[in-house]
Amino acid sequence: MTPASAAAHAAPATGTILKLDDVSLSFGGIKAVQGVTFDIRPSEIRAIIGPNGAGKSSVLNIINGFYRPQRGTITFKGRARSYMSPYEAARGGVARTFQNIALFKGMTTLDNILSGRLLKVRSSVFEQALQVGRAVREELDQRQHVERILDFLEIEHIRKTPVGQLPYGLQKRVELGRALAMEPDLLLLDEPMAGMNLEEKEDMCRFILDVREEFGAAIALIEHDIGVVMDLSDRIAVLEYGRLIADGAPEQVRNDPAVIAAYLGAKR
Ligand SMILES: Nc1ncnc2c1ncn2[C@@H]1O[C@H](COP(=O)(O)OP(=O)(O)OP(=O)(O)O)[C@@H](O)[C@H]1O
Repeated sequence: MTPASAAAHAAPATGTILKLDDVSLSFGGIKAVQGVTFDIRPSEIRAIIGPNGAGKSSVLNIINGFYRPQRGTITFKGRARSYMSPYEAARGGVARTFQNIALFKGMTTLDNILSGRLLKVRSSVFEQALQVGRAVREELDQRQHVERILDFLEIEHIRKTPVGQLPYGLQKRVELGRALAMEPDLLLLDEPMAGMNLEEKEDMCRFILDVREEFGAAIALIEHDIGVVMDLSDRIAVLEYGRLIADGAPEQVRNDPAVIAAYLGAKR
């Protein structure tokens, strides 16, 4: 992130970049999220865990504006609202990857990552078509950002490869690259390691830690691999049937009787 854009995205000095207060979301009779209150601090790695159907993806979908909760408050960078639209979230610096990879499979790695920069384009279509002034500077700027991401994620060698031809682990990495192209302050990762082998998981762990170091983004991630979650996270929120049943540092959550019961229950 450039110093200028970092300043534009700067989180308030309140100690939280995002807070959900008593947020609830239902689909007909299904209570997906029930009175959840939790926060995310700047540059923190925050895991959200829980058994299948616990409401984890719904919480991410509320944060990036895909779902509109029926109750509660979302405070992002100091501004409280009952709903954050996808546009507001993206403009404000929330980026997201998905459980099932959502890339343009026929497009190259480079073009997929460039697509993450669309919101950053200021020049008009005419300026771009004529390749004048602002459009030329912008194009250079976009390319520089993308080059930095390709280098950071060690995927320069596949820049020209259509992503549909890449192995799964690399597709996940390209998806992370596209999210990083948005210069996020808050990065939402929905099962970033699902379906990966051990080596790919280790790589992804390293990249997640490096994203925080190099880009300064807060990261909220959903992950089923508890070992990975314990190693990576600063704090862990645990959901069960849409409710927050525990929240705290890994060692605190690991020994929480409600969490142990939820997981044993899930395995029964
Ligand atoms: N768009 C939707 N329409 C109807 N029900 C939904 C919708 N999205 C989620 N749900 C329901 O809300 C509940 C919570 O789902 P959610 O996907 O948030 O859980 P999850 O913890 O992410 O689960 P998983 O680990 O299996 O991905 C589930 O009962 C799910 O079926």
